[in-house]
Amino acid sequence: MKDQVAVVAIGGNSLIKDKTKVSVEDQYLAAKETTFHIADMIEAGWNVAIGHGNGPQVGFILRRSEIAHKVEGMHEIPLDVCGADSQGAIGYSLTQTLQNELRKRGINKPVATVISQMRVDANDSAFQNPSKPIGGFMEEEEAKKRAANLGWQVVEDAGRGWRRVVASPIPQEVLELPSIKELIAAGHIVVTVGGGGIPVVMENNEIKGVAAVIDKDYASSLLAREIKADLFLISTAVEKVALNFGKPNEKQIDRMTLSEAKAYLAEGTHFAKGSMAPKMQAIIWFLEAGGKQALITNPENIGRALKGETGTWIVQD
Ligand SMILES: Nc1ncnc2c1ncn2[C@@H]1O[C@H](COP(=O)(O)OP(=O)(O)O)[C@@H](O)[C@H]1O
Ligand SMILES: NC(=O)OP(=O)(O)O
Repeated sequence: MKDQVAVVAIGGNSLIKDKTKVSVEDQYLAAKETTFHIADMIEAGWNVAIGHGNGPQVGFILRRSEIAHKVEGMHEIPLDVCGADSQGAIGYSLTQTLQNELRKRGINKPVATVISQMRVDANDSAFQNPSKPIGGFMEEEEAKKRAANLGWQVVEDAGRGWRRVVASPIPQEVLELPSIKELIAAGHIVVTVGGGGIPVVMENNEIKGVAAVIDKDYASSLLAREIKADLFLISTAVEKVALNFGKPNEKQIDRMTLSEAKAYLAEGTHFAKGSMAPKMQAIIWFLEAGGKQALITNPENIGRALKGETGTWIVQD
């Protein structure tokens, strides 16, 4: 099974284990646990490009900048630069933990993070309708207070609490794609399109950062389409996707076809908006562009799922 390439998308929330007491050490341990399972894939012969989220992390960076500005008058950090910071820090921990794990196993594969910009459409309606949750979770009362006092836009995030939201335009083009392709073709493990890529627009033929956070599943799907990946794997907190999620008649699914996935998504009741729905949409785009297969499962079940023992597989009709 040589030369098969998988794009693996890792959720930003899954890189924070303890949601009540966030620390750098905790995030490092979460990265270590995730890359341990990615090392299993590499050991089994997969070439891997890793995309990751940054929702919580980019929100923390932005908030630190706002507080430092308020308390000490320090310069504020624009959201695109916060995104770049998060790519660097998360890329650092994913790269280092994977390098350590591969070394331990005697696997000689280079790993590198490619800081990447994602072109978006300056006229994307998402700029008028912020929808991407960032930072930590709040009680409703606190969220509404911050909305009133600080001008935040806030939403209830998939039953998990309230969060601040920012614009999340659709990714159009990975600007560093030629370099990423070269590295993958040369057998490097690449961490890229972190946090969905740093959002940029073209203005008078110049690249310019914009205030947004791109959905990493959409961005990883675009990368998977561009490099014609053999597998698009979304690693998240659930072993399998369910129909009627959270309802008494919930049913976990082992396998669905592209047509079934589209029909279930269109029904609007199975996959929660802002969590599973964008993942299914990202997979639908991948399969519609000719991708063979996609898989959703949690990090600890990646190995078993690749053997066909668990996870939810989404395949061509
Ligand atoms: N139909 C569904 N089947 C399984 N999980 C679902 C479904 N709908 C919503 N979810 C929720 O979506 C979550 C994954 O979304 P999210 O936490 O946003 O992902 P990540 O941060 O890993 O990208 C799961 O942990 C689960 O709580
Ligand atoms: N950028 C992004 O999609 O982050 P999350 O995975 O944390 O939502």
